[in-house]
Amino acid sequence: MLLEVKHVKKIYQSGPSQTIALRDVDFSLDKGEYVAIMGESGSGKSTLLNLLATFDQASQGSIHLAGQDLAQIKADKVAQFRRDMIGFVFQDFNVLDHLSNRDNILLPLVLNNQKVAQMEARLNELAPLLGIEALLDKYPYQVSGGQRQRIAIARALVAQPDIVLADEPTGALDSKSSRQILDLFIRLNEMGHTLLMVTHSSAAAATANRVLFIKDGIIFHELYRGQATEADFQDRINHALAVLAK
Ligand SMILES: Nc1ncnc2c1ncn2[C@@H]1O[C@H](COP(=O)(O)OP(=O)(O)OP(=O)(O)O)[C@@H](O)[C@H]1O
Repeated sequence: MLLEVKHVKKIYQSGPSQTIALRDVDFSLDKGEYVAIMGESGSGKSTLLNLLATFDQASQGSIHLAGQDLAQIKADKVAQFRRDMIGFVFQDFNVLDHLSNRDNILLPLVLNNQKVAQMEARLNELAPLLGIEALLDKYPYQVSGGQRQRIAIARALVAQPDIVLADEPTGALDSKSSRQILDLFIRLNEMGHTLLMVTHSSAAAATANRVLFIKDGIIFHELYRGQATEADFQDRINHALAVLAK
């Protein structure tokens, strides 16, 4: 078991008012899975992702990643744990415009004090896989949104994390670029990467092997793709979303 989320509750307290963002979230993920999380706005998806990402702590319950209880990581070790274990892909790419695409990708390794030769070797593995060889010397503002997302995915993978967390990775892309990113996710998963993606898009979720549906802070439904085609799985997801909206 790579990720184990047990009875997680998250309460935001601001002054006298409380918001229960997560009531009782319980699920686990094995290494090599590709899972999508869907739910309406305000259902708690970002809150959950923030907890998994070690950006915030659960109010109750526990989260273990690769056997490590996230609540037990010392404050001065959290950033290093995050860099080692987790890759992030965001809707708005979060790349730094004043760094070249190459330097954006290598940033996590620079922070880890890796040797230049090792960094170049890693880049040479990733660039052809992501189709970004010709983009490395350019800057993020000189490439398209879809290309920028591929740079961000390279950065997420460069330190060989145990899990990649993606928050609406196709949310800012047109349909063609979205499809390319989703095909890339499928490929990365086939290569053994563990992916957890939050998305509003049933087309995106249908590329995963399992979909968790979150509503009012609990996971109330789960679909496995099994042997279904992507199109059939998307139909099942849309049906579940329609039921969820009632
Ligand atoms: N920092 C915060 N302080 C107080 N309440 C918060 C905070 N962040 C989120 N919430 C509340 O917690 C609940 C869950 O929010 P969350 O952002 O996790 O939902 P979401 O499913 O990610 O929504 P969206 O799809 O719109 O991003 C909402 O009621 C939200 O208003």
